[in-house]
Amino acid sequence: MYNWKESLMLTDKGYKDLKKAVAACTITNLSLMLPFTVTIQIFAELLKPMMAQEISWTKMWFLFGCGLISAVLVFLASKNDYKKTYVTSYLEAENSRISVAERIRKLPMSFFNSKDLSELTTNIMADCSTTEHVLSHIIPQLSANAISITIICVMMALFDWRMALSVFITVPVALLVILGSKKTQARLSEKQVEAKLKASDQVQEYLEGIKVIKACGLDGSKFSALDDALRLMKKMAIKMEFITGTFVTGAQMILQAGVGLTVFVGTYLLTGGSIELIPMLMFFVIVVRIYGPVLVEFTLLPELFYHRIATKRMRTLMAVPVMEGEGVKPLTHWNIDFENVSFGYNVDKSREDKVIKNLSVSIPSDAITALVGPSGCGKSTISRLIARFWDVNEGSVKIGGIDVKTLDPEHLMSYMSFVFQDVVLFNDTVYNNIRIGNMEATEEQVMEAAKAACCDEFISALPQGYETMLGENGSTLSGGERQRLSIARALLKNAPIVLLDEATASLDPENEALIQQAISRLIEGKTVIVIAHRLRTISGADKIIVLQEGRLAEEGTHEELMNNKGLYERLYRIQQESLGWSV
Ligand SMILES: Nc1ncnc2c1ncn2[C@@H]1O[C@H](COP(=O)(O)OP(=O)(O)OP(=O)(O)O)[C@@H](O)[C@H]1O
Repeated sequence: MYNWKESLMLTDKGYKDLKKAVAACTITNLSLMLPFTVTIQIFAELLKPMMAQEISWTKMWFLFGCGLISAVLVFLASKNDYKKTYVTSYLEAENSRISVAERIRKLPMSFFNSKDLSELTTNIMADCSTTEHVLSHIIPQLSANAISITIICVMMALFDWRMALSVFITVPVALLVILGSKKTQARLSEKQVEAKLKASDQVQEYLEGIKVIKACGLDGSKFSALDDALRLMKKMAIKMEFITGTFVTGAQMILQAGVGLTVFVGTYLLTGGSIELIPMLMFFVIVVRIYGPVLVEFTLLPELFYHRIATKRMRTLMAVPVMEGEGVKPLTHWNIDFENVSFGYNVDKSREDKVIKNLSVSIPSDAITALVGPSGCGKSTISRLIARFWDVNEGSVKIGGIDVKTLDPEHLMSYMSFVFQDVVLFNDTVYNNIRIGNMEATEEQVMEAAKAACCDEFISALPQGYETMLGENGSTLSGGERQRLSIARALLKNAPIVLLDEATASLDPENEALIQQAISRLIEGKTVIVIAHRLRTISGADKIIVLQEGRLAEEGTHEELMNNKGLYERLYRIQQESLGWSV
């Protein structure tokens, strides 16, 4: 039997709710037959004078009463059906959005390397919306229609099988046309989804690069990639509508031929004396009434085919293995050891693509260790491996003697604070942006962290102080202010390991002094790993690790490395010389 639960990626509750929704819709459909049956009875009563009989007004009043009761029943059934289908389907879609987002949070960074943001947004929003639509508007109605049509068909066949056959004979033929188009529609749906993704990708790139586009004098029409993507999306949408429309209209025409067939068979049987006028008229009315839901079925089926494409993508996403590890193993020592570590971002490729090559190095606890080396030598990669954003290909990274691969990434993260150059702020209040560092922190602790990170002054100058909304990614703040907010966040987290990446690279002297002050408070008594380009800023570090092309070039203190006269000394000398330059 077809597994709807698996196919629609439903939870147990969602599947139960879907079954209830189908039952509720079927009851509504069947209840809709009540007023219809009453109408036929009234119709038959009104036609009595034609057959030299008298209208029974007692019966007529009784029928009016039945009509009223059936209207109330239809209302109650529809209300129940509304609750069972719409409310529960929106709840289920919410659950599936949350579970997709949860899954994404736990995926390894290698997954994000091969996916772009718009595809993930589509996964979370559009694919879940499609599920929502299918659960609320398609499957319950489709199943209920199929059940009620079958029941009506059987009842009619018991009454007069010849007429029932003439009403329903066109249904399977028309259905075959729709099912025959399934492959074509699936192929087109896939292409349409691709075109939509490409277009949203391009729109995103266009918006993100709007400054460059303006600076280079490119307007929308000159930005040809966006133009092409939008044109392709339009073309695919028209093609999809046209092809779907052709099949659906074809099926509808075949179905409607059933009306003519029923009239022909009915008249033939009437003239032959094998059916009476009233039952024949009843079949004529039914044929018109019954084709409505069948036509709806034909338009809903292609949407169901499209949904299969959407869940296929979500299924692929949900099948990607998450990073696992123990969540309870407590870390008590903070020395970090790289043991014969080799790592490349593209796992399938050959050794030549390795970014870190057979690296063995120790980072002492409760000390400041600087990672230096030419651009692209792998400094940031090392910090990503410590935080287990990626897993090493060979060797191991150990913290306090425990391999990070055995630790649950979220548990590991609780021991680390990050201050990156590209600070990420959320479209929320200043207060909440700091509190992200520690959601359990009291108001007092948040304020204290802000003060220690030298944020207090600029926050009090904001229109609503701590309650000021920051706009998307804190666009209303300067680079230095954003950086200090991220330090406040890290201070609040108070994690034993601090990773600083280029924290003061692009700031003016005043901002840099404030940030240095904030950082010195942050790193007090912590195990600190600093990635710095300006060697002057890390000359006081307890240990300096010099990397070259993913290998350890040398290590030691500033003085030791200067005496070595190796790569560090050369880089330092070049930087000192460049300080003397002026524009
Ligand atoms: N997400 C990624 N996917 C693929 N390759 C990457 C990725 N991130 C970095 N790399 C590559 O890995 C190498 C090391 O990058 P990394 O950022 O670690 O260097 P870095 O020493 O920090 O450089 P910089 O000082 O310029 O920031 C580079 O060749 C870079 O192109």
